[in-house]
Amino acid sequence: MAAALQVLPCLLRAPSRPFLWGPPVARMTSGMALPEQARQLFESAVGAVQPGPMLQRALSLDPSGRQLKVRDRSFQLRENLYLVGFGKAVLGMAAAAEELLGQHLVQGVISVPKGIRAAMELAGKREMLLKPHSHIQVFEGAEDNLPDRDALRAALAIQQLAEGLTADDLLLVLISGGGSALLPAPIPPVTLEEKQMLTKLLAARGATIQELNTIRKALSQLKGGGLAQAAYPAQVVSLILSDVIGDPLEVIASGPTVASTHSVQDCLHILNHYGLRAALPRSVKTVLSRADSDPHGPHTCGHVLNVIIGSNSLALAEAQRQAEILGYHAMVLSTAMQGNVKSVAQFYGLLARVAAARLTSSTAGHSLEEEAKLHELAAELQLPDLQLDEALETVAKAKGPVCLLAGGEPTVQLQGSGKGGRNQELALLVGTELGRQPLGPIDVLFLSGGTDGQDGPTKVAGAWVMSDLVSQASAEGLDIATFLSQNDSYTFFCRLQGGSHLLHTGLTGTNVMDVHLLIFRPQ
Ligand SMILES: Nc1ncnc2c1ncn2[C@@H]1O[C@H](COP(=O)(O)OP(=O)(O)OP(=O)(O)O)[C@@H](O)[C@H]1O
Ligand SMILES: O=C(O)[C@H](O)CO
Repeated sequence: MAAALQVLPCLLRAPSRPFLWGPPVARMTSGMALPEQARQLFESAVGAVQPGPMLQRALSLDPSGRQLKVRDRSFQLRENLYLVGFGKAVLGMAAAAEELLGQHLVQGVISVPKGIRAAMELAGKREMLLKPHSHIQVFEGAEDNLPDRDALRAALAIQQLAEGLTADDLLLVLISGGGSALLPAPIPPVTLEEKQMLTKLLAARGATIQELNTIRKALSQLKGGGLAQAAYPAQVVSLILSDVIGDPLEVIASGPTVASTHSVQDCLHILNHYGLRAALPRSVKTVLSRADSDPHGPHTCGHVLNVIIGSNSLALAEAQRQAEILGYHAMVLSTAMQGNVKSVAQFYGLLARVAAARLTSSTAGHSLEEEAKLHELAAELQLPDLQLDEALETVAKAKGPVCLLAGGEPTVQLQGSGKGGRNQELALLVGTELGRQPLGPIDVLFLSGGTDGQDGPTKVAGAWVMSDLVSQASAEGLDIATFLSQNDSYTFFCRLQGGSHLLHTGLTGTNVMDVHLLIFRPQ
């Protein structure tokens, strides 16, 4: 990915004025432009959650080569090991598993995003590719993260493999985010198209991933414990790379090896809330009306070991470490950023104003009311692990460059028919907030990027902005409000300064939600 993350020469700025700074600045990479550093930090976050190393930490063979060790559990190997997988990070996970398991692996099937093998080859990431005569069959599908015919074929092959297993067999299940779209197996009479449409409508109306996956589970043969049930009586070990806040097993990729605890009432409540109940296809109503009498009940998952092997916090920890090496006072604000992008952007905008004032020890552009409003907004967003007071304290004490990091997945309520993603829309909204009032003698940058490298149905991971965004846009005749009203953030950033604010990573082969960086560097 390093090669793909380029910095355009036009972005290079004059080095920051050293006399304002204490010791950390002496360590700062001299002359490195702020956007370049931000990209580097994003790249380090993504680099820390590459699937291979995470899988290798969770899985090993004992010295005799006869036992598979998963954390503190052991499983007998005797030509009985099978593998299935689905998700954006699963190709690399499968490659690492194949390397480790060698001839023990009898057969495997994985469902991975369209184009992922070509992207990995292009990026020279050979460690993410399977061997030439692999026992693992690969299906590529779910372009733009929507379930399609190719993903359906993959799901059927996975189901077939699982259903053919016996009590002597061991099934290794590799799961990562994006797994829901890559494992569609609608319960008849629901069709793939109906499921696709419902998922799209829910997402467009701002449904959370918990809500979305509650519905997906109710309509799927393999989600919500269905895959575990299909594999029974084989033993099942699931290795899961989390892309959901709090790492809830039943939500990640819609919990195919976790018993579903949701009832049909939960589904109806969600469908009501988003105004979709009245227009439900007859097939969906039929399946929902049967749902409670046929749950993939808790008793069906006793043969399963579910293990989380990595998450967003690993990515943030590495970016924090790198920021410190670059000379920043760095801290993780939250690993659970969620809520509507508009509120999240308002939060970051206010935080930037309050922090900038504390950093420059000025009161310009910042009032006690703003600080109170910031706390109010934080409370409204209900971020369980938010370190707001600690962050403000860090900023007040820093007297130098500060990098605040966060992870999570805000939601967008689509109104227009433009092209964009939640990261680009968030960056655009934060850029607007940063332009509301002068922030004093300080450079402020906000970056938002999806660690999978694909923000919504676009080919970029996200975007970065600074406090001069609004003036830059108007100098180029771009009306931000118009782009926002159309959810057209991608088009906006393509046009702004020749697209130089976009994060081009290509598919990264991993997926642990989004990374946000809010960076302050006094001039
Ligand atoms: N034009 C747009 N502007 C802003 N956001 C959009 C736009 N089009 C789609 N989105 C948002 O993109 C989201 C889907 O993004 P993406 O495909 O990156 O999914 P994801 O959540 O990262 O996937 P997964 O979690 O399954 O890996 C949806 O929630 C949708 O609201
Ligand atoms: O696939 C999914 O359901 C989402 O990425 C959450 O894991």
